[in-house]
Amino acid sequence: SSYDYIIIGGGTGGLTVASRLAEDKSNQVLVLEAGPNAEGLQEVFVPGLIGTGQSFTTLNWAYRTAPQENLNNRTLTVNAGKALGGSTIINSMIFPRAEKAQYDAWGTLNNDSSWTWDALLPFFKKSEIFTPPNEFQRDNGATFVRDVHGFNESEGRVKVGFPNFFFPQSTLWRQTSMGLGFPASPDLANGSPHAVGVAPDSLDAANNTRCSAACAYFTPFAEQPNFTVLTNVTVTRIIWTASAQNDSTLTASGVEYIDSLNQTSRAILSRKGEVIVSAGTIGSPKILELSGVGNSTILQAAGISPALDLPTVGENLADHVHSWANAFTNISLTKDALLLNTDFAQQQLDLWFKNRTGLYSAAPRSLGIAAPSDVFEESEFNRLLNQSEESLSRFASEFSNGNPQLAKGIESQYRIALSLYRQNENLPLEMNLEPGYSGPTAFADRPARNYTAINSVLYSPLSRGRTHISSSSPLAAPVVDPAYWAHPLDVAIQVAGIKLARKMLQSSPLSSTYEGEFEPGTDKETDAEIEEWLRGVVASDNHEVGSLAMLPKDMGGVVDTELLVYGTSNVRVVDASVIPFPISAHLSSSVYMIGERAADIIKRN
Ligand SMILES: Cc1cc2nc3c(=O)[nH]c(=O)nc-3n(C[C@H](O)[C@H](O)[C@H](O)COP(=O)(O)OP(=O)(O)OC[C@H]3O[C@@H](n4cnc5c(N)ncnc54)[C@H](O)[C@@H]3O)c2cc1C
Repeated sequence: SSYDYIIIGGGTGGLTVASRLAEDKSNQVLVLEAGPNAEGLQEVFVPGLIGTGQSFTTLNWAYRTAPQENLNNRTLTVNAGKALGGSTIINSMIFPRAEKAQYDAWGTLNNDSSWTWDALLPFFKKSEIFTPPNEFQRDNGATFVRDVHGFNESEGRVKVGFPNFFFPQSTLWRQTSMGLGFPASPDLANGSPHAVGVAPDSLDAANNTRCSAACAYFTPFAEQPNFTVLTNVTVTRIIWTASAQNDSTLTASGVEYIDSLNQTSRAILSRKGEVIVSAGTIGSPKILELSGVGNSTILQAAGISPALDLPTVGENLADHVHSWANAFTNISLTKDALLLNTDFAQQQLDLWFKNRTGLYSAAPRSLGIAAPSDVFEESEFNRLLNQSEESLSRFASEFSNGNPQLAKGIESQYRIALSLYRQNENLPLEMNLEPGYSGPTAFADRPARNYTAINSVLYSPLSRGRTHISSSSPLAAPVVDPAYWAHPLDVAIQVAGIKLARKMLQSSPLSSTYEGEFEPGTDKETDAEIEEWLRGVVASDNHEVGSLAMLPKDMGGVVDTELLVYGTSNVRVVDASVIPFPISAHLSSSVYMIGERAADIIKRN
């Protein structure tokens, strides 16, 4: 049998586009996913068990980075889900959107108004079924703007809502942030996230369970005969038509994959068929490179015969960077309480199973998205921006791995980012309240106490790295080098983020709960001391983008605005890798939007 659409990777983008294409019953759609169906695991469906147990170990690619020269040569972990639903089975379910100006910048960079906030909002709305906050949730700070959400029960897919439990320190922190000048958010998904508020979650509010991409786009359609989903199979390469080597345009005829017994099989495309690569920002460039598409020098060094020289495959990689300030707190109702008292933890889990309440019913996220004016004195930020402008071409060239077209593309990204910064519209940091310890020190190595953490996440980094294969073996891990902190503006902003987190912990009313700082620690006073500490601890925020960027070809792009890989006739990319530069938001809602948009483009074609 042959398929009209073969989707590599049953994750966030992949299941979205696959499921929508299968709505046309004349299409035969095949999804090939490396991991299992994990929807039945309680670490997946219970909101408060995020980041625990099997879901976070065996169902995680846990990519390791190359030693990061700006971070004391540390090797960091970049998490990514390996199961049906992809990263949405292990993510924190926070479901905001980035700012309007950043989506508009995708359109500007690509000279295409169909990739702007106004044009994309219908696809954001189409992807979701939003449950407005109930009275209890509203009393705890949840707000929403009706116009920006989707409510269509038959069309929408991802269930979005608010949790059944709120930690008391979250409310205190939001009040503190407003006292420090943050506006109150009417809705963190409305395209103006410079504010503080309670973010919606990808959560089924009716029964308080996670709604992953599998819950949204697969489970309701699992029995549909034209929608075939194979789990525990790893795609090893795309197969090209025989004439491919001689043509100027490559055409895929199918894909090759291996199962858990290492047996190799092929899936064949129909004559009108397409391959859709949705293996994630690290996984998708790996598939293209294993298939001979990429920088010929890198491919040959890895033992792969080039089929198409597309030198920017795997380049332009960027990621958000996570840091923390932790204080001891006099509040006893924290996530630490679950670790400190296992009987209490069991009671709370029983409570969740009984009536969907208690600490495990929370995916707690009060977010404050900072503008430069919240973080810096104006003169200080202008000085940093002037320096960045003066060195713009130098860094763009340095990060482009010798590719002048990509240097041009990165330079254009920088010009937009810096100009938005000057207007206070690029949002450099997410601050969020964690009702418990969040940081680099293991449970056994820290004082057995209750903590309040302020996470501070670098949201608009200028550093760019790369990910490439170094072996022809499809099972070998790629070399992942996000080049964290390679740009000095990233360093300055992350240091400022810690100072803002500290200020929040010690400002009223949150200060009433403050019992002294644990990390970074009061001995880290100066910027240089904070920077030094951060170099030893910052982590990936698992929001990597850009490795197969949607950009014009002469700006180093890999896909066009129809998500088609340059130089191929029937291979598209539908996942976070096409996002050209890091945006100021958690990514899943934007990846669902890309999946919806991709299905629309393909159906129109
Ligand atoms: C720990 C963590 C926390 C996060 N928290 C949030 C959050 O709170 N809110 C938010 O919005 N976003 C969050 N994110 C980010 C967000 O979930 C991801 O950016 C987004 O889901 C990525 O979608 P994707 O389609 O690009 O890739 P994925 O959803 O990761 O899908 C890729 C899929 O391809 C499969 N695959 C890879 N290689 C192959 C192969 N060779 N053959 C077959 N299959 C393959 C993978 O197993 C996976 O299922 C988080 C991510 C992580 C990892």
